[in-house]
Amino acid sequence: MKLAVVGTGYVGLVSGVCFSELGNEVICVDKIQEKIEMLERGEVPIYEPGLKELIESNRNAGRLSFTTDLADAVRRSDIVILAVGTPPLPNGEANLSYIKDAAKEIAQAMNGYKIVMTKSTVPVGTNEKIAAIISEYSVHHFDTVSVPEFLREGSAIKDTLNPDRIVIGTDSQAAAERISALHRPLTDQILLTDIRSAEMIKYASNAFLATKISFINEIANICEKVGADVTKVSEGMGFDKRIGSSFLKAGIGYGGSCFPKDTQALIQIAGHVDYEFKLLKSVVEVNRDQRFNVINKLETILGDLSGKTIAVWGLAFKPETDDVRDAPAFEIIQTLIDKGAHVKAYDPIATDNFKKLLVHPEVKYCGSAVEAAEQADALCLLTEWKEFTQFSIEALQKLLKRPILIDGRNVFSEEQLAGTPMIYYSVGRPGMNQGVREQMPVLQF
Ligand SMILES: NC(=O)C1=CN([C@@H]2O[C@H](COP(=O)(O)OP(=O)(O)OC[C@H]3O[C@@H](n4cnc5c(N)ncnc54)[C@H](O)[C@@H]3O)[C@@H](O)[C@H]2O)C=CC1
Ligand SMILES: O=C(O)[C@H]1O[C@H](OP(=O)(O)OP(=O)(O)OC[C@H]2O[C@@H](n3ccc(=O)[nH]c3=O)[C@H](O)[C@@H]2O)[C@H](O)[C@@H](O)[C@@H]1O
Repeated sequence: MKLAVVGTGYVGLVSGVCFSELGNEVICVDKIQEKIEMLERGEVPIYEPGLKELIESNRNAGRLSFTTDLADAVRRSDIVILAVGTPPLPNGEANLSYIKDAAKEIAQAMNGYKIVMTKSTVPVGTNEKIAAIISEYSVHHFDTVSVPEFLREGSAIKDTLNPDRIVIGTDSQAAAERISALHRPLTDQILLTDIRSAEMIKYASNAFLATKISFINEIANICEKVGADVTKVSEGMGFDKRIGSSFLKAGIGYGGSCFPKDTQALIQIAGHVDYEFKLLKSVVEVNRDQRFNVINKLETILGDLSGKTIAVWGLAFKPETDDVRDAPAFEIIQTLIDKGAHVKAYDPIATDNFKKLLVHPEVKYCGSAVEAAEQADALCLLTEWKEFTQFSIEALQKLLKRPILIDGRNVFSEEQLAGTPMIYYSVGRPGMNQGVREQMPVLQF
């Protein structure tokens, strides 16, 4: 099949490349000339494991190309995939201006029947708006299909080529068959549904995953007070197939370009139909507070942070990506600065992107984990990059001025800490200092 993908962010680029890998002819379009020029030179504007190689092999096979000419790409394709951004507006609602503009451009370029398939995450009713815009600007017949995207950054190619399910929302039987055929090489787990339900499935899925994270973070906070270990608690819960073991890792809360934005957007979607989504509002509130536990723990050990040097390992919102959108590290570092601390920060990949968000005289960006930790009063680990999780505690303790480690991702074990003088605070695992379990609190009934 011949596909045009509009928008070469994470979703557009990864899905375009993967559809090309399946043997389709794919033209990826972006209005940012610089991005397209990079891609044409064989460079990749985002860090995603395996993506560069896949782009190269598909370009060499002649199935994948890049352009800024949306109209030409649309004319040469049967299926047009919308993968532009839907960033949050200040009130939390999704900004649909990129979607609307792209729909109009697609309509104006149409030279015959097209299927317009939306992969962007859009509020319920948006695909109907897209159809209305296309009808206004084109005389040609078309069908709209909602195919929400479920890939994760850092494992985007694996997720796209091995999806748990494909959701196809449309009111056209012919389009449903065509889009099912496009996805069938990936999975048999295809759910055909109406457009509004497909749009809702995406928000409900992200909101549910965010709920799991905030739930386990609250359990972790209680574990700290009652002397239980949250990693054991989530392991014990996860064996129950009805609960499942994934997304039960306690930490500093979720970040990234999607959970924070999509939870807020769903609260707004509910609000527009006079429904207060109380549970999701709490999920967001818990997540907002969770990151500041790192600061509370630092203050418990060090007291006033003014004049102290705090090392930060990890700026990306998760490992294996250079994405820093809504990364908890931003607010944590900002708070450290506000409290008068000096910050030495390091990330293996995301530093350049983070610098676009925060340049401050009190923040020194370092070229290595060692440089960041050297002579710091304490170290905060905020992203579980492999490089950090493999670091020896003995070596780390020698680098730091004071052996204090706040592990926001629970990456070190009691065994690794055993016999070291490290003062260690993690999330929901009280009493791990020096690898020796401290006496548990006496519980009052
Ligand atoms: N980033 C992720 O991991 C996931 C994102 N999503 C959703 O997919 C959508 C896209 O997300 P990202 O890929 O992160 O977006 P992004 O914001 O990184 O990239 C969007 C791209 O679209 C381009 N664009 C905008 N209007 C255009 C137009 N008229 N013509 C050509 N190009 C245009 C922009 O220049 C930009 O390069 C969002 O709705 C997001 O919620 C869904 C699942 C995963
Ligand atoms: O809509 C989207 O854009 C995507 O959002 C998430 O993917 P992503 O944000 O790339 O990454 P996740 O692996 O889900 O992690 C999100 C955040 O949750 C945190 N997290 C995740 C899992 C966990 O157990 N605990 C936890 O704190 C991560 O550290 C990270 O900050 C979803 O997992 C994807 O299915 C979805 O397509």
